[in-house]
Amino acid sequence: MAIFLTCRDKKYEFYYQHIVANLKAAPRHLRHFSEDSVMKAPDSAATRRPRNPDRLARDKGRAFSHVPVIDLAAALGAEATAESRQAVADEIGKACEQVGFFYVANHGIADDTIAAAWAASRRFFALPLEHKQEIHISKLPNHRGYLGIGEETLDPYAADSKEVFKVGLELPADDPDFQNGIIMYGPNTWPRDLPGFRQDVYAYYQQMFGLSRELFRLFALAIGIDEHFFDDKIDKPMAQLNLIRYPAHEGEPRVGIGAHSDYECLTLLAQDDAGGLEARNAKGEWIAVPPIAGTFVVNIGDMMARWTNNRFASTVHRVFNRSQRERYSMPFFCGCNYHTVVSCLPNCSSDSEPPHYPDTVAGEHLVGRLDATNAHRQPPQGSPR
Ligand SMILES: O=C(O)CCC(=O)C(=O)O
Ligand SMILES: [Fe+2]
Repeated sequence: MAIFLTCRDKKYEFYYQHIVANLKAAPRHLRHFSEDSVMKAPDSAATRRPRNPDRLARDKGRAFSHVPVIDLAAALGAEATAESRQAVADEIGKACEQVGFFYVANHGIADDTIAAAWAASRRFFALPLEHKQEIHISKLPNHRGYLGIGEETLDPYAADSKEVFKVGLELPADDPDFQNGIIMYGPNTWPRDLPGFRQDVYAYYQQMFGLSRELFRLFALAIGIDEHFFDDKIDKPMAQLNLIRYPAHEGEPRVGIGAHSDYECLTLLAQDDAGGLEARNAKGEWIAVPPIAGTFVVNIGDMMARWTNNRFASTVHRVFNRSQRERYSMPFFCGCNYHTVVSCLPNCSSDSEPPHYPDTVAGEHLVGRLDATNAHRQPPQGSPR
């Protein structure tokens, strides 16, 4: 722990102190909300602007009315050629520019791997609360583990009604970045007494990362830069898999996850058949992103919007669980390496569209966003912020 704290960034001094305080007195600091204590939020609450500095010019002109399905067979299959890959990349580019969301079909991830991850998620959330709290996120220095209902608030006007288990890139405790206090790296924490859970969940994580790497290559082709431009910028990715459970609510639907855009480069989402995911278009309309069997939903995150100077859209979305039963989902958020400097890419600026964002160290930006939205990373009441 001492080594972990030696080289910390001054900017986050306060948070490190807070994390240390949490580690010393974790049970006292845990905030738990029962499934019914989460406030019912009127629909309008989830349509107000989220507190996100990345919003800038992002919503301009994207009046989409549906989310396209893109078949990856011609890009990833055995028959793929340079021409067929470029054609798929162009379709992806169009979806990223006009919607910021698309589905991928024929993605090559085995059904068994996906089914095993779903089963693992259900087994985990069925554990008693005390058991899940043993691996609460506040007990680790590096943003992994369990987060209870109401502890993450993506829209400041309505607490999320969901519980989450977070898994990151598995790195040893002597990883130099982890030793230097970079919270996106280091070892994961795993629940006890769930045989096979770790293997099934991490196998899924690795498959999601493999598919993300392919998507980054297609993004590069779509942008018109070297296909391998991103390869060495995602070889130690700030990538997290969230297993999420949204409880069932009778009567009026509640905000499952408030209106937000994702922070990383891309998100690869598996959702069960309950529905409730919605993406907001430029007119402010919420467009359903319903489950489609055999596909994943892909959406662009803020970091890619920055990289492409908003050419790719990081579209605001939310979940309202209207199904009256519980809902499960598994988003995989793929960011680039912590130390990557994200700077406006070629073909993404012009005289009329000069770079909107200063060059940014990807990890500093991402950690800043996590600090703003996670209860366990908030300063205690009355502290300077
Ligand atoms: O559960 C879902 O369908 C979406 C989750 C999501 O948007 C997120 O975790 O950022
Ligand atoms: Fe999201």
